Amino acid sequence: MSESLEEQSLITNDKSNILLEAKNISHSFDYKLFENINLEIKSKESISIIGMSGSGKSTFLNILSSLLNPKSGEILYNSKNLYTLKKKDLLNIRREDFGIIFQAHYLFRGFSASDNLNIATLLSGENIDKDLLIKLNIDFVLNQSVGELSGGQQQRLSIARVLTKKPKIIFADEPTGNLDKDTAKIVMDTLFDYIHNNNAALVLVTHEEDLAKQCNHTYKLENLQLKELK
Ligand SMILES: Nc1ncnc2c1ncn2[C@@H]1O[C@H](COP(=O)(O)OP(=O)(O)OP(=O)(O)O)[C@@H](O)[C@H]1O
Repeated sequence: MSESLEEQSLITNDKSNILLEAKNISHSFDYKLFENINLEIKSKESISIIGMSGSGKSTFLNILSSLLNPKSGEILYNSKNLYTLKKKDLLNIRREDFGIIFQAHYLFRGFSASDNLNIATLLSGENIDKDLLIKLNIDFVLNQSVGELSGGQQQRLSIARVLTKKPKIIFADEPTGNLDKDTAKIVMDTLFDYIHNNNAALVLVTHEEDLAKQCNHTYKLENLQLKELK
């Protein structure tokens, strides 16, 4: 059944399911990276950010994911301004609601793969999802220590750990960077399935335009601005 124009506009303007909102974000290091950027991310939605090396994609992701206070502007999570929250409240959001998948995996290296996953289950109260590990093809490395795993296995273990935590938003910086094409597809399908099944959202930074275009919205960071590619 087709929706009337009025219904369509109500859906488009519906702000009730906005999880994260960037308002007038500007940042610079040695040079200006971006200026007055606005962005909304809704639950069940995936967005991707592409742009030239050095354009500031990772910096913007750090700002969105509570890790870097921007020079100006606000990041609202469930309408709360992240950077004016009490430190304890910010840490709770980061620990419980945000799933951060960065190139450095932040795994506990002296520990086994299963120890690393058990830490996430303590936070979520969930059990380790065996099917997820099988899907990511790391179910057989559980007893090995992190240092013995290949770069790609560590990457998938860190993704499994993040998903085990059951985050509301996943921030992923080049999550398939170390992986062959088939494994990269498995990882992306896993992330898309996760957000769909858990009413979560995904913010993806990538160099790969084909991958970026699999998201609901694709943005390019260029000339200090974030422009949606249609
Ligand atoms: N903590 C920092 N201190 C100073 N300069 C920084 C810092 N973090 C990033 N930069 C600089 O900001 C610029 C943008 O870096 P950023 O990593 O955000 O770009 P990017 O678009 O993600 O690049 P790439 O695609 O190569 O990963 C770079 O010139 C980088 O050197």
